[in-house]
Amino acid sequence: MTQLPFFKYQATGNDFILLDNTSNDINHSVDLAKKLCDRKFGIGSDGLIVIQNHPDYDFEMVFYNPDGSQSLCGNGSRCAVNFAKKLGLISSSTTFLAHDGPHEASILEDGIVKLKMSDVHSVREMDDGIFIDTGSPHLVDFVFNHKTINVFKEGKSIRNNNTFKEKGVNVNFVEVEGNTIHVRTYERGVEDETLSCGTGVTAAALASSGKGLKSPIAIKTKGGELEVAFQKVSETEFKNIYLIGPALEVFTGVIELN
Ligand SMILES: N[C@@H](CCC[C@H](N)C(=O)O)C(=O)O
Repeated sequence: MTQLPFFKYQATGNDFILLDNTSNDINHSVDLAKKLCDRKFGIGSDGLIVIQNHPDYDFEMVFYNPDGSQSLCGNGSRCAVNFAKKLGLISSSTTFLAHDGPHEASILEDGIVKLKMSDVHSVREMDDGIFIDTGSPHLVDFVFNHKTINVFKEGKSIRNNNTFKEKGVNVNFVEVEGNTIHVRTYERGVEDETLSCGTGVTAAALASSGKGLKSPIAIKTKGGELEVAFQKVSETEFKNIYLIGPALEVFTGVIELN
């Protein structure tokens, strides 16, 4: 039996298991992610994040979905930044490596993390909505009824249709209210609705600029409030994109592995 210490974080209700692998002694894998993220037989979370040293950056964040697939996680990145501070790897600002490349971030007051996202160079109108890759692939579907929509059923059906079947897609249902948007997301890799998705609300905010909303855009999710700020270069190009919101430690523990 091996004893594995873990840390549980949440960022607007998107919850993650964080592991400190700076000593390089954790053999992380698809199987470990599946085991730990399982809500019945494991710790339970929307993803596993492993923090490790990197020669060129303050740290590297390796993210796994509960099914073991990998991508960028916006909310998870904000948790990783606060965790890196706890581990003494950074003070209040950092550049770290994630799945889609390097990211800058800073910790504001009360644990709020401001994360710089990669520039976006393409926005595609598709049959089911607007497609934007914000480090993870997202479809944005504008609706008039975010409260009553069946996110699991509708999201799963779009995620599994022929266009997206191979790689999958995250599906965001977005309702505009002034300069605020309400966002509910079906997440690929979790294969369910999560309380919030960072790359999803970012895609939703950028798509909303096409409806006249101005940066910064306030976001309401089931798990809490976020803000997305950006510079719009053209209808399909955005830079200086920031995702801002809370990321908090919830509990720590030790799990035994065979
Ligand atoms: N919850 C995340 C997104 C995680 C990745 C996504 N499920 C995918 O595989 O595309 C976020 O906060 O961005």
